[in-house]
Amino acid sequence: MSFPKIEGYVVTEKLGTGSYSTVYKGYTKVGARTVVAVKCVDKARVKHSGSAVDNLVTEIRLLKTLTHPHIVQMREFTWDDKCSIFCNSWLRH
Ligand SMILES: Nc1ncnc2c1ncn2[C@@H]1O[C@H](COP(=O)(O)OP(=O)(O)OP(=O)(O)O)[C@@H](O)[C@H]1O
Repeated sequence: MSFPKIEGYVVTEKLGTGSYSTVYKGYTKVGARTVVAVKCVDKARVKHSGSAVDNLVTEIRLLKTLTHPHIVQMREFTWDDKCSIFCNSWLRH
């Protein structure tokens, strides 16, 4: 199985899938090798549903501002031709 190449991160395993996304475990290349969950949203799947685009924008907007011990913190948001990528601290077990 091939994992996505994401600048600044090493992706090590698949954690799960959602309606429009695949979530991987990885760690930061530089510094303390912080373990993260990397959520890759498949743009092609999102494009076909108007409400899914709205939900994605809302999710990103909320994750940018939320700080709570029971909600994963978004470290980074990026995108390429195929997908939008959120990098979260890996808090869920
Ligand atoms: N921070 C995380 N730590 C560990 N596992 C995670 C994390 N985020 C997501 N996962 C895993 O990846 C799966 C898919 O994540 P996603 O956030 O897309 O799920 P969802 O919100 O349940 O899906 P949907 O997009 O359909 O609502 C989860 O069910 C979980 O198994």
